[in-house]
Amino acid sequence: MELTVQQAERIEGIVKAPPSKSYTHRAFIIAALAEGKSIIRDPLYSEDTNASLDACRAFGSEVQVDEDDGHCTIKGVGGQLKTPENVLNVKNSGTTLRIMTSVSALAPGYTVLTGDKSLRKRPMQDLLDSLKQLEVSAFSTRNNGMPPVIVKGGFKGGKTEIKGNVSSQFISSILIASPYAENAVNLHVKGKFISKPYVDMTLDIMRKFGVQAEYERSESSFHIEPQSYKKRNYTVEGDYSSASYIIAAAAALKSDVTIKNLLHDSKQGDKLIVDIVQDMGCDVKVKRDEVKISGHGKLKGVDVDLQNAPDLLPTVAALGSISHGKTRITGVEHARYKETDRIQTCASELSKLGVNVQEEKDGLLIEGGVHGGVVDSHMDHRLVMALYIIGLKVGNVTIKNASVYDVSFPKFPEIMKKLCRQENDTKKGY
Ligand SMILES: O=C(O)C1=C[C@@H](OP(=O)(O)O)[C@@H](O)[C@H](O)C1
Ligand SMILES: C=C(OP(=O)(O)O)C(=O)O
Repeated sequence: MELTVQQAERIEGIVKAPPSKSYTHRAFIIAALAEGKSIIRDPLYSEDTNASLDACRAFGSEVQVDEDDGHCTIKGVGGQLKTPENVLNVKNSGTTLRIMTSVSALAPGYTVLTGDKSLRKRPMQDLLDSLKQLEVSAFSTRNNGMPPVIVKGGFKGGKTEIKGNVSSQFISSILIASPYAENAVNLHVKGKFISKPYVDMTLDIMRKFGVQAEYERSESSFHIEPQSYKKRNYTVEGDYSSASYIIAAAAALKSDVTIKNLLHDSKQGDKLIVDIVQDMGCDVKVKRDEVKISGHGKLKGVDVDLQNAPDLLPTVAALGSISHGKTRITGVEHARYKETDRIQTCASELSKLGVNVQEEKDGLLIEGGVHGGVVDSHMDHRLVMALYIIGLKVGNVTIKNASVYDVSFPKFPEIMKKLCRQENDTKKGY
């Protein structure tokens, strides 16, 4: 699918942020491990989170989606997982792949995990090595540390270490499966620890499902005793990463937009987007569970470290392109290991729109100034949504391979169309 985005004059209205992708994955998987029936309210149904739900079914959980309000009832297996009958194809979802790799060690027999072309390039070796120290036998079939991955059932536990500079999902993965290891698990994260808020989210939801996990923050060490998750009624909060596109559009244009369902005290690192657009000169008011943006359409470049919020890279790169002056994004080398090498794909697509952009090892240097043109998402959902924002600002941006927003934010075009006001309001959004 190809999408041409036209200029919008204003953006205004009240919307509810879509549910958090990260919390939805975790809620589905932890409820599937718990004993008894959990109810997950307001979960995200998207390509990625559906991959987690399918994997939960494959391990023997019973899943029912309510047709009226969409809540999900999951009858968990109480730590007694079934061996999947087939290879688990988790499509484009890195979170599912990583978390389910450790979970697979709780099922007897062998589990094979794979995914689409992009997923088969996502690094796994550090996780496989760390699991080995816990006497889990897991390896890449291609011997390059990438999927397909084979995991043999059996999770002894003990002491393990892992590097913290590639993906926090490795750490979340070990933590989530650890309560069902035969012995206690001690996990130490070595060196730079990126994307830390995602691990805080993991601990947060593990504790809400009744598990005790110790975290010695200053030492980057975790300790989990054998125990089990309890069934729960759990409501998924709104997603700051998805909301970042609405916030960015509102900051880029004249606007009056209220986004509900965004918690002020959220553990999500991507709530940094609020500070970023404020630094760029946009007026934002934050309440307990909503964010209100009053944009005047003029932004200035900023310096920003995205170590803890890598998924904001495309959004901030788009904002930098439509701002006056320079934007420098640092700390985010790990964005190279996502659906695409996002440092490289952002640089290549922005330069097609006339942006003066320089690729750095751990980020981007952007000089504001952009025009319309034809770009490609490289099948990366976050690139589609970020490039769309530029289209709303400058008009005539055609995005190839645009349908992949379904991976994280299926209602993205619908919500943007609802909010955007064109000059004569005949064409909305695109
Ligand atoms: O645990 C999670 O839910 C996620 C962790 C982050 O990955 P890294 O830890 O690999 O940076 C993030 O980019 C991804 O979209 C979701
Ligand atoms: C990197 C992402 O997700 P995942 O790692 O789950 O594929 C993302 O949503 O931007």
